[in-house]
Order: sequence, then structure tokens, then C-alpha cells
Amino acid sequence: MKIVVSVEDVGVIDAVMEYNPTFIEIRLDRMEGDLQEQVRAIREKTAVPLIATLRSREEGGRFVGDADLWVRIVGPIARYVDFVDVEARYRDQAPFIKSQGVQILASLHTNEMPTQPELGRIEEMLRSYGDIPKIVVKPRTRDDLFTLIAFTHHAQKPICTSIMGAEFRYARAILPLVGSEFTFCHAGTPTAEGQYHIREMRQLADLLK
Ligand SMILES: O=C1C[C@@](O)(C(=O)O)C[C@@H](O)[C@@H]1O
Repeated sequence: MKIVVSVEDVGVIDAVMEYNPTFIEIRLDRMEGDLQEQVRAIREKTAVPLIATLRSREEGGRFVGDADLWVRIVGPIARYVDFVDVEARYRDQAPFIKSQGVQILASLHTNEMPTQPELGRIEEMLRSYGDIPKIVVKPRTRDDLFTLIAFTHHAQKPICTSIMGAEFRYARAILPLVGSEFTFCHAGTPTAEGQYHIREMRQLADLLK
């Protein structure tokens, strides 16, 4: 199980290393000040692969701005990270971001629960510009969760699927077992509802091996 710990403060990096994260996601939209300097400082502290994410308000984050502002913020940071999360709304910036030598996590977050065919169309759209598609949805029923689990199991790999909300938070430990590339967790401050602390996620990963 590949664990992504989502952080917003360089100060937690030493503490999270105890739990051996596979990736560290830096949530740029939840940070203030000199972002480039803070990302550079994280890069200097750890060799763990880094994901830079500037999450739009529309998809659950705090960034408000157009694609031009998005790329002006993310572009200079790409040199310090291994992946950049590029939402579908910013996909026109993907070729430039890719030219910076990083892989693209092509993401879409929705408060809805797409049907199986809709999930397939979303996957195809995300794969059109990214290296790994990431689809985050909001199941309303257990049948919705079964749809997401079945989709993940049968989908082309790599793919990342996850859920929004706390009701089905246990899916964060199940989806990687059926093929989701990553599971996201927090290091003390959740960056999304329902996340487990990396200490808990590591325990789950070790128990479900
Ligand atoms: O896309 C995701 C998944 C996430 O929203 C979650 O539900 O854990 C957390 C975000 O930081 C990350 O970029």
C-alpha cells in the first residue's frame, strides 16, 4: 500500500518520516508566504518523492484563480518535486508542467457519485494529459462504494481512486487493496474529511499486507 501523507508545514516532515510514507504531498493552497522556499526546504529535508498540489476551491481546496495564476505559482516549484497534481480544469498547462521533468497526477474531485460508464469517461479524459489519473468521488450508499471498488479493480493501472467524506472512510484502506495506486492521509491536520493520521494508515497498511 503506497501511502501519501499530505502536509502543509515543513515542520512536520521529521515527524512523518517515522511512518515511512511512500510520497509526501505538499498542499500549496493551504500554505502562506514564500511557497518556493518552503518546498525547497522540504526537498532538502527528505529524499521521499514529493507531490505538489495547488487544489482549487471548486475541488475542495483553497486556491482561487485562473489557470495562468495557477501555473505561475506551480511552475517554479516543479523543479523541486516528482509529481504535480493537475486538475482537469488546468489541463492546458500540463505540457508545460511535464516539460519541467515531473510526472502528472491528473485529478478530478466531485461531490457526486459517477456511474461506472461515467467513471470510465473521466479516467479516459484524465489519461489524455496525465501519467496517473486520480478520481475522488462521494459515494452515497454501499452500492456506490461497490461501484467504485469494482471500477478500481477492473481499471487500467496505474490509477488512483478515493472517496470524499467520513461515512465510508474505511474505503481509504480498501481501494489500494483492489488496485488504487495511492491512499492519502494526514500528519496532524487533515487536508480532507475522513483522512486517517499517517500513524493509523501505516498500521492499517501493515495489518492488511
Ligand atoms: O486529492 C487528494 C485526496 C484528498 O482530497 C483526500 O481525500 O485525502 C487529500 C488531498 O490533499 C489530495 O490532493
